[in-house]
Amino acid sequence: MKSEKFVRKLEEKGIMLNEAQQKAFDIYFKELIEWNEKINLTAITEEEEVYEKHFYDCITAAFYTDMTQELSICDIGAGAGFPSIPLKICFPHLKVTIIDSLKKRINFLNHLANKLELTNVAFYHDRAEIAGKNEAFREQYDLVTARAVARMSVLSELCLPFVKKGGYFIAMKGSQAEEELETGKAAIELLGGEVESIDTFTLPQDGGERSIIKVAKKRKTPKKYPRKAGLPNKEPIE
Ligand SMILES: C[S@@+](CC[C@H](N)C(=O)[O-])C[C@H]1O[C@@H](n2cnc3c(N)ncnc32)[C@H](O)[C@@H]1O
Repeated sequence: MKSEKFVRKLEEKGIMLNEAQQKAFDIYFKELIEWNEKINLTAITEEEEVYEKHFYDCITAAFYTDMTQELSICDIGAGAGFPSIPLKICFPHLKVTIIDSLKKRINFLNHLANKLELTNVAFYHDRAEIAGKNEAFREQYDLVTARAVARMSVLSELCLPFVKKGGYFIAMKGSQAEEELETGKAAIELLGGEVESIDTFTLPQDGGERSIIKVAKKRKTPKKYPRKAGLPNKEPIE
């Protein structure tokens, strides 16, 4: 997807990017490619693919959740900033926190945030299992997002502890969403969530299937969760 088409496709969804925002995506692309030569950030490097499979794909989260409000977002395992940095560029009033267990990616994010002059962003090098026990993060966020981090049963344990009661966990998934949801239901329920919706669509050019699972946080997460680092993946709640 060329950058002009990216802008047009977002316009169709009511998301208008001004010149500064378009420039920000251009800088993001260039920095991503430059840093990707030194540290592993993404396998997708061709410009049109980055615009569609990273930037546009990330912003689809805003097609199903109103991001025009002043919301605090925690993005678990954001890697090179996906999905929260593209969302932040589109909706500058969002308060964004990223937690990722890879220090080099956090270094990239700090550099990028300086380049883009982003405000109200904070990046932490930590595992979600550890940060999720910390009162400074636990049940503090209106929205918690995750894309390509773990399957739903595991991901729920990594993400739901961060969501405040009344907030939402948004899981951005590929074509396996329904099956993942089936095995993830027990974890969602146990951790205080309730599936509110699942929206399935295809990317405009590439045609790849995507699903956005939206989980409402109805009850507090039991103190026991998240369990110690590595355990959610090793022994998923299923
Ligand atoms: C495949 S990448 C996906 C990155 C990004 N969300 C995206 O959509 O491109 C997964 C990221 O999750 C991070 N990660 C995996 N497990 C984690 C955990 N338990 N706590 C924090 N970060 C984690 C990894 O360091 C990595 O950057």
